[in-house]
Amino acid sequence: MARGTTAMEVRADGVAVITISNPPVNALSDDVMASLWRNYDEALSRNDVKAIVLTGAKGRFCGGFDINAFGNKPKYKPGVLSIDFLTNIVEDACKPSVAAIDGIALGGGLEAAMVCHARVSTPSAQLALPELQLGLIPGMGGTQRLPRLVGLPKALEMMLMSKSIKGKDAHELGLVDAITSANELVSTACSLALDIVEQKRPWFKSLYRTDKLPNIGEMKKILKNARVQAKKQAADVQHPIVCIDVIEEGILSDPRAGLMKEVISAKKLEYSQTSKSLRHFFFAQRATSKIPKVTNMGLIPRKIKKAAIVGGGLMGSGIATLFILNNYSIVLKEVDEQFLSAGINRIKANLQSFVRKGQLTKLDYEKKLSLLSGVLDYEQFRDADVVIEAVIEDLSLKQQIFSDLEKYCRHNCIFATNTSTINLNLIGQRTSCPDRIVGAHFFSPAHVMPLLEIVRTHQTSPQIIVDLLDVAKKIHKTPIVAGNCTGFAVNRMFFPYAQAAGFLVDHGLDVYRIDHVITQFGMPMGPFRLGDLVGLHVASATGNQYLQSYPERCYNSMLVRILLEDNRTGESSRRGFYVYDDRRKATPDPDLRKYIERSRTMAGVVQDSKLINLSDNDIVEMIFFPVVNEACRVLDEGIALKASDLDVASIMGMGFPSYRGGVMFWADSLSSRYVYNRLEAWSKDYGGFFKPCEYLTIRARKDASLVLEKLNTVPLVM
Ligand SMILES: C[C@H](O)CC(=O)SCCNC(=O)CCNC(=O)[C@H](O)C(C)(C)COP(=O)(O)OP(=O)(O)OC[C@H]1O[C@@H](n2cnc3c(N)ncnc32)[C@H](O)[C@@H]1OP(=O)(O)O
Repeated sequence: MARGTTAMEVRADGVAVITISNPPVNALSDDVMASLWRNYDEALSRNDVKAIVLTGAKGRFCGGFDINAFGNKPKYKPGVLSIDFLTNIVEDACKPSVAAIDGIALGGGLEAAMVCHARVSTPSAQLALPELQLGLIPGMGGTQRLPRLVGLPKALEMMLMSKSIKGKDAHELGLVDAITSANELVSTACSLALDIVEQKRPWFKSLYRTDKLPNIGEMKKILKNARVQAKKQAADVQHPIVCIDVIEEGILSDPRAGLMKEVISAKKLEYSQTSKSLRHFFFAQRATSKIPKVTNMGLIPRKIKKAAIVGGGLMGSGIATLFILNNYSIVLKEVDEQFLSAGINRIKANLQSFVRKGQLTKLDYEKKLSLLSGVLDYEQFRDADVVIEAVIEDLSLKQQIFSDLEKYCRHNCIFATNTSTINLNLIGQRTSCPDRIVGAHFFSPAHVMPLLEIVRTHQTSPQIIVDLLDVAKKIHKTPIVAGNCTGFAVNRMFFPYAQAAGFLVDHGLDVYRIDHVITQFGMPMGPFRLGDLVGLHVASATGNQYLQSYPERCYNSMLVRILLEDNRTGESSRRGFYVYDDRRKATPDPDLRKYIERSRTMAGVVQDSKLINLSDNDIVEMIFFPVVNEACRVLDEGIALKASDLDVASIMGMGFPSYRGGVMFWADSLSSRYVYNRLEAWSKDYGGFFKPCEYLTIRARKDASLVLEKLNTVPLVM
């Protein structure tokens, strides 16, 4: 079956309107490109056609090249689409083309639009070259035409940061020639095209414009700076540098040489591990909200208008901020005036940070704040659609809260808890509505972190999951649906990460070297710096939960406890693994040595020369393979539905580098057998913490993939 097509209609005024149609985003598949080429051949040869307008069906111009097609055997040889068709036939044609853009013009979509001789857009259309997010570079002339249309600095910003701009801003920048409403889009584009034919408007070919390009000296300076920034952002990836090199080629030599270099480089990058990983992440993110026996049951999400939050601490106020930012009415409950005003002040401070960054106006701030009411009882909970409990991790307190909620709230109100560890069956034990109890595990700070872990028990109703998935979309969070156990999916992966780091320090490795190596691997910070940030009290409390639930596979370093005894609680007290100045800058502390020595003595380990001499790569593997091992258990137990959910969870919840595709995808790229062999060897030397689990063992024996989707539908572990 053909993947999409284009349709051509020749109007009475002599404009051929070609419409791309490939739902849902009008992606440029091979079939679409072949059809477009046929339409162009016809339009250019017909005497009754004076000009061409290119547009997209159903209010979406084009979401770019079909991402499914990357890595497959290509229908067209490199350069055929970009040079032979788009440049030699469309751009160099004797009839002008105008792009009529509504909705989205992304990647190849924007590149096709830039080949046209003018562009008309709606003010809200979204224009971008986001290829770098997929480990690619623009491959249909974007690296050459965008700098010529918007100038080099803006083009670099848009490409290197995959930043999109709105139609109205594109107009100011000169990327778009006219702005109009969706209703008048095609007619305006047709008039503009005829104006070009009649020489009332200039006939621009983007590829040969030079008016916005800097001189060579300035260009070199700008590109040098861009290279430094790109290396700083991710030292391990190549494609941003390749993108800059390709842009430079076009400006230094000539744009056709640039086009050729772009085609060759883009093709190479398509097969890189980085691009495979990022493309996997793209689809994995979209797959998290497809839940068998839930989202395929025809259930319609209910309208959630009012949310009530119990607890205005760090999490509760972050969640309230998030909902307010997304225009939900919020009731925040605290136990007394003092706690309530502290919670409200936190929300105000959160909102003010958006004002400071220019993301909210003062008026917006006031409007958002008016959505919040602070209360000391449950009266205003009566018409809430969802309640999110965000109090301290105290089971009897939570049980009391849910029992009270049942008395006050509507019979169909969703009862969500933000617990990161406690079994939901226990939390809901004193209610008679286990079907309405669900976990909504946000990550701190809730208004910033992109993930929402939705936890269900075997009794949680599918309707509640559908409702929460819809809320997640509206508050711009990527959801993953997990089963009920200590730590759920994300924290289950976090614990071995922290414990492996503690193990290595007890066995002689340096805290700061480990943090450095892990940061070089691509994590935003190392495990010890993260411990300081989260707070060592929290790290210790959650670590204990894990110890109680999974004692057979824990490494219990005393180091955090020893630091806490000396009131080194982390960043908040300015002393933890690091010491901190007024601006929260972390500096290694030579004094740490004495705490480490105590921890080593208590662990009773003699320093192991094999471990002290570990390479950076060994450190990475000794820290992350236990994470992979636990992720395999989480999958095998049905806590996660699919391996790709764990990839998304590790990237968005832990900060695992997206260009490695997530923990499972990364492990798979090394092979299950390799991961197993290393863990098995370490478990012989150092015990059960490293012991490969059954799932990994079986996959390794068969040399099978870890990420080959194993879809667990039932049962979830309760
Ligand atoms: C040669 C060129 O230089 C190379 C390129 O063009 S590379 C491609 C560049 N384009 C992109 O990166 C755009 C990627 N897409 C997006 O950012 C977003 O999907 C979007 C803004 C277009 C739409 O977002 P939204 O409305 O939230 O819907 P979203 O769920 O993301 O996508 C809808 C469906 O379209 C699919 N899709 C989106 N863009 C696609 C693309 N370019 N190719 C193939 N499928 C695509 C998604 O996988 C999803 O499929 P599903 O329903 O089966 O899960």
